[in-house]
Amino acid sequence: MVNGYQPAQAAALDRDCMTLSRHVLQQLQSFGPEAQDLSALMNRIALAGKLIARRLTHAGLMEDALGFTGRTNVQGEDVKRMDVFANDVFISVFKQSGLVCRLASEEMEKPYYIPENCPVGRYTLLYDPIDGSSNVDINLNVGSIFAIRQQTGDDVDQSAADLLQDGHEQIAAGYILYGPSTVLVYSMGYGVHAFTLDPSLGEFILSSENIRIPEHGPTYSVNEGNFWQWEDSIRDFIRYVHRHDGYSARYSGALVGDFHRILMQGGVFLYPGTVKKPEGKLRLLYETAPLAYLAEQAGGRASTGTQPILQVVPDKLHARTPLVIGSSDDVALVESFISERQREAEAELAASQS
Ligand SMILES: O=C(COP(=O)(O)O)[C@@H](O)[C@H](O)[C@H](O)COP(=O)(O)O
Ligand SMILES: [Mg+2]
Ligand SMILES: [Mg+2]
Repeated sequence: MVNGYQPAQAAALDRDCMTLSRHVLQQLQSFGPEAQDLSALMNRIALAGKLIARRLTHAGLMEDALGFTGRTNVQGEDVKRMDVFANDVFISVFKQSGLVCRLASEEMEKPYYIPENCPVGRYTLLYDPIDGSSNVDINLNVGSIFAIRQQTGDDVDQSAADLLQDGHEQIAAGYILYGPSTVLVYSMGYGVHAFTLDPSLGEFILSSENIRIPEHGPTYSVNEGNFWQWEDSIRDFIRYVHRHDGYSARYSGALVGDFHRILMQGGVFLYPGTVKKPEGKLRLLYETAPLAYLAEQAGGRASTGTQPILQVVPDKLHARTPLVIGSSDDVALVESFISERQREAEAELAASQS
């Protein structure tokens, strides 16, 4: 018995007290101003997650929550009402917060500036407000992806050129998965941790600490509908898994959901380039780089197929990269098929020139 409580009660209380903001301070081992800012920043992201989760929960009962807006975004994709709502939620929670100077999102051609925050909070939030939008109208899992970067320079011309740096510049990254429960996963460079939203408390409570991706897992996750648009090397890999025992295909149509499975259970997610889109579909700054940061923090890997995602320097805000992410052995296996085909192509070229 501890202070009048039974051990089980004390353990449950301890668990319920490990909120996200407390965890961030514990991770940074500081109560200094920077740690307080990052803790508050994560708390605002969590608030955005709660607001989006609440709307998703009731969306089917609301007049104007589901469906398309009739507009296309900077990527040329049809925008859904939930994309707009979630994009605006992130902006609202950071207005007058003193925490974030700029927000850059999939849904906005240019960053959204909050100059009144800049003297204090020189951070930029990069985010994909709703990932897996095609799932929204059919009540399947979707997510939000985020990364935090420190602003370098004053960005006086509002070109956001300082954001065009590699993924090692991220100081935190994570996602919120809106599934049967709402789960927030984040890393600040000290491992990967998951928090589950307890609706009765309205708080994200620590549910898995120091998550490690198994070195190999059974899942391969890819849209095989693109089979004939891929390079031969990707088809080689898919044929390999078809011919070997122990693999299962899992693909939910939302990167966050598919990555979450792989983070917890191992395996590999691929979104390779296609003939139509050689760089693939996924955007670096607010999709592939944040998830790569998490994968590496959890002992896994993330690659374009030929280069670590975290080394890729984007040439523009909405730049895309191919993605191979997950268990280290499985990512290496995909890379080996790619390098094999490259060697063959180089040998053929050399032979034709000799
Ligand atoms: O890029 C994604 C969606 O992002 P978005 O909803 O546009 O933020 C991914 O979640 C993909 O939608 C997902 O991997 C499925 O892609 P497809 O196989 O349908 O192309
Ligand atoms: Mg997305
Ligand atoms: Mg999106």
